Amino acid sequence: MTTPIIQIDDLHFHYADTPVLSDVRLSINQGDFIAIVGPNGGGKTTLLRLILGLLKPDRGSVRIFGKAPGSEPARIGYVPQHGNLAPGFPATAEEVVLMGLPHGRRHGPRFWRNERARARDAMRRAGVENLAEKRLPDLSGGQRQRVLIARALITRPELLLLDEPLSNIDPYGRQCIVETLTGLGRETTIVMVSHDLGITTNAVTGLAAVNRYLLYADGAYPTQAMLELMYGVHEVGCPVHEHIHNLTHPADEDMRA
Ligand SMILES: Nc1ncnc2c1ncn2[C@@H]1O[C@H](COP(=O)(O)OP(=O)(O)OP(=O)(O)O)[C@@H](O)[C@H]1O
Repeated sequence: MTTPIIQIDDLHFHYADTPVLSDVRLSINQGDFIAIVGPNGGGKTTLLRLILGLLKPDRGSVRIFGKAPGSEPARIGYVPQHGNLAPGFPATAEEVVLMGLPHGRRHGPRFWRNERARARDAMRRAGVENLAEKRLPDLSGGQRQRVLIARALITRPELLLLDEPLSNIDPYGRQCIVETLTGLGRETTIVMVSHDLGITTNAVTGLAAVNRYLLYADGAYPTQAMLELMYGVHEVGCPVHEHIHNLTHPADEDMRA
């Protein structure tokens, strides 16, 4: 049996006196493209930070590649929420992508050539190779986001974590980003926090709804229990319910129990 890329068991986490995540379980396998969805403040970013090892669980366990989080940083790419560069930062796209390399590498012309080749490869995979010389302030929001994805891809990570990469991007830009991600292929496992369920429908292999608790479903459509977890009880008979009312997941039974 292959080791899951991410295995989370019985995870509990709180900040000060605010419980944020309770009894969270999730297993993600190689090649999965998982969207983490849920309301503001539901705990999505906190969950990514636990996966990255930036936070420690109160209880339960998180294993990444079968090891403790933080053990294999080079195998993980991370695109943080809102990027961590001001849109006016006067660097070129290529310079931003090079920032994704680990610090402390040796310098010299040969290393510089190799590193630039890696940056070009990451930009090609993110579909922004033609923007290498452009400065960040001269790019659209969607192009900037794909440059940040290229920065995360420069180490050729096996696991790519993205926090809201589609927010504040127009529909065409969102479509380009989703196509960029699906184009990475099965060797890159993707976990993406997203508010936008519609645009990811053809891409994701599974949905994790997070609002303190987590419910998972294969495919792109949330179950009724997931909708209730995220947004409370919804009006019966709305079209989305009619579409999904026959879908069930073992976790639904847990929620009803
Ligand atoms: N550093 C912190 N200290 C204390 N509380 C925090 C901290 N970071 C987040 N929180 C709280 O934890 C809860 C979950 O926050 P989190 O950012 O994980 O939610 P989210 O689902 O990512 O929200 P959003 O969709 O708005 O980004 C919220 O109530 C938030 O106010």
